[in-house]
Amino acid sequence: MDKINNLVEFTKVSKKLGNKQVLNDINLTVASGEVVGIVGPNGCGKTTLLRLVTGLIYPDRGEVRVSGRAVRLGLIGELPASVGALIESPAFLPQLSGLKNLTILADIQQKINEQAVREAIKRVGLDPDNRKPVKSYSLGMRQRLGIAQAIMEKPNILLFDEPTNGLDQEGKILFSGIMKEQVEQGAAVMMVSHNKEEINRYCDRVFMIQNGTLHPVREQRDKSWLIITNNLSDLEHIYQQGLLLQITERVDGYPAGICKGKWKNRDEMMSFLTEIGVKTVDVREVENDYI
Ligand SMILES: Nc1ncnc2c1ncn2[C@@H]1O[C@H](COP(=O)(O)OP(=O)(O)OP(=O)(O)O)[C@@H](O)[C@H]1O
Repeated sequence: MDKINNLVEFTKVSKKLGNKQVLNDINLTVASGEVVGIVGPNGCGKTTLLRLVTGLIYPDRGEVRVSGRAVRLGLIGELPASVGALIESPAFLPQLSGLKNLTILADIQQKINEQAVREAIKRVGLDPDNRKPVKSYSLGMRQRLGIAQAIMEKPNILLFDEPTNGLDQEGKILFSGIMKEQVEQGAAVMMVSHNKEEINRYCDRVFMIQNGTLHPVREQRDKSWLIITNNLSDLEHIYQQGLLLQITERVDGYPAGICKGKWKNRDEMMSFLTEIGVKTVDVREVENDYI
C-alpha cells in the first residue's frame, strides 16, 4: 500500500469563525491508507478542521490541498469530488426513504447509479427497499445511513466525525469492517472522536487541538506482536510489565499471546524480551486487527 501519497495537506492553515481564531497555523498531512485521529475538548475546532477539507469553508491564511488541488474561495462548483464525509448529525430529508435520500445526493455528482447506492445501504446493514421515511429511523439507523452516504461514491478521502455515535454492537462491527476495507483500498481517513478506545483502535497517528494549534498525541500506530513461548509463566511475566497482552490459542502446541507496543522491528522486540528475561520460541509481527 502506498503510504507516501498525501491526499490531504494543510500548510500553515488559519481560520477564524466569528470573533474566534479557531485554527492557527495548522500543518498536517494524511496519506493514502492512513487514519489520522483528531481529539480535543468541545469547541476546540475539530469539526472546523474536517469542514476545511470538504471545501465548504476556506482557510483565511495558508493552504488546504485535497488530492493535490488547493481548496479556495470561488471553487464552489468544483468542490473536491473525492471526499466522503459524515460530519455532525447527518442531515436527511425526513419525509423520504433512505434510498431516495441517498439517490438525490448521488444525482448531484452523477458518479454512481442506483445500484451502487443500494450496495452502500446494504453494506451498513440497512435494507434499501425499506420504504419508511427517515424521520421514523432510530439514531443508529440514521448514523448507518450517514456512513453509507459517506462511502457510496467510493471516495479516496473520508472524514468521520463521531462515526459510531448511536451505533449498536452490530453497527460497530460493520463499521470496523468498512474501515478495514477503506484503508486497504488506500483511502485517507480523518476521524474525530471523543471515544478514546475508538481513536486507539483505528488511528495510525493522533493529534490534539489546543488553543487553535495541533499537537501530536501519538505519532505512529503501535505494532502487534505474536509471542510464542515455552511456558505460560513467560507470558505472565510480560503481562506483569504492564503491557497490553492478549493470550491466544496455542501455536504448534506452544503458549502464545499478542502484545502491542512501540517496538519498531523484531530485533527491538527481541532485545526487550531478553532484557526482561523472557525466553521465546518465536516472535512475529502480526496485522493489527480492528475488531
Ligand atoms: N459559524 C460560526 N460562527 C462563529 N463561531 C463558530 C461558527 N462555527 C463554529 N464556531 C465556533 O468555533 C469553535 C470550533 O467549533 P467546532 O465545531 O470546530 O468545534 P469541535 O471541536 O468540533 O467541537 P465539538 O467537540 O463540540 O464537536 C467553537 O467555539 C464554535 O463555537
